[in-house]
Amino acid sequence: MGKQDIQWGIAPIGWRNDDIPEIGKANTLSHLLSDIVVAGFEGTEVGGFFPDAETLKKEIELRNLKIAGQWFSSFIVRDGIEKASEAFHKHCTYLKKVNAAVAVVSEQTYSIQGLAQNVFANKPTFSDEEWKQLTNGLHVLGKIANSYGLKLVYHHHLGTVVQTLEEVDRLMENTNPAMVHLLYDTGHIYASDKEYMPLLEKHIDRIKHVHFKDIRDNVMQTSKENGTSFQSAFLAGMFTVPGDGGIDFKKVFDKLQEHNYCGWIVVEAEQDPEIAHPLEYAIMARKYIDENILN
Ligand SMILES: O=C1C[C@@H](O)[C@H](O)[C@@H](O)C1=O
Ligand SMILES: [Co+2]
Repeated sequence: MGKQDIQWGIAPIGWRNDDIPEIGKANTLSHLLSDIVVAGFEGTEVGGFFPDAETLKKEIELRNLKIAGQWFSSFIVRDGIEKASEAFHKHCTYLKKVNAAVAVVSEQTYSIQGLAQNVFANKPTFSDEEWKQLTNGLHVLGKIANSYGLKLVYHHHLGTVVQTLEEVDRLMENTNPAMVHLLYDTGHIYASDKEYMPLLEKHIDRIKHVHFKDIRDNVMQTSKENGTSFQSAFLAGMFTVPGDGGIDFKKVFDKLQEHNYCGWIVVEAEQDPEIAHPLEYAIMARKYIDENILN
C-alpha cells in the first residue's frame, strides 16, 4: 500500500473546542468546513457543535469532504456497560449516517482532563477489577461499532486511566484485536512519556486511526513545572500543528508507511483560536505535510 491509502484530515478543535465550548464559538460549521477545503484537507472529525446527520451530510458533500469519526467519552466503570452501550448506539447511528470510518472511544471514569488539577501529577488509575470492567465493556462497544461498519479506536489521553505506554500495553494485552483498535495520538503520548516512537513501534498492528498533534517543548516544560491542568496547558500553547513543535513526524510517517498503514491521519491541535489563527495553522500544517512528509 502506498501514500494514496492515507486520507489527511484536520480536526475542528483548532477552531472550536469541545472541552471548552466557549472557545471559538463564533466559528460556524460553514466557516470551519470551508477553511478545511481552503487548507487542502480531505476531511475532518465531528465536533460537539455539529448539526444533525442529514444537515452535516449536505454540508460535507457540497465541499467534497469526508468524516473520519468522532470522539465518544465512555463511562463504562462509573455507569456500567448497559448505559454506555445505549449512548454508544446513538453515537454509531450518527456516524454511520455520515459514512464515518471510526468511533473514537476514551474511558472518562475518574478523568481529570477537564478539571483544574495538575494533569502531569494526578492522573487516575484503575483497580484490577475496574480494568476488567473496562476491557469487558470495550468488547461490548467494539461489537456494536462493528455492527455499524465502524472500528472502535481507543484514544490514550492525558489525565485518564489509559495515558502511558504501560497502560496502553495493558489495554492491548487484554482486548480482542477484532473489536478494540488503537488511536495513536502523537502529542498525548509525548506529553505523557516524553517519547512517541515506542508506542507506535510496539502497537502498530492495532493502530487504525492517527492524530498528528505536535508539542511546543518549552510550553510543555513550563506546564509541567507549574503543575498546570490539561486545559491551562493547551491554552498556554502546549499543543500545535505538525512541523511547529518538537516531534519528528517524518519518522512517525515513515514507520506508518513501512507498515502499510491504511486510514486517516488527522491533524489535531487544540489552541486558543484568538492566539493561533485556525486557518493559518491549518495551511501551515498542510505545507509541512506536503513539503516534509509526502515529498
Ligand atoms: O482527540 C482528542 C479529542 C479532544 O476532545 C481531546 O481533548 C484532545 O486532546 C484530543 O486529543
Ligand atoms: Co487526539
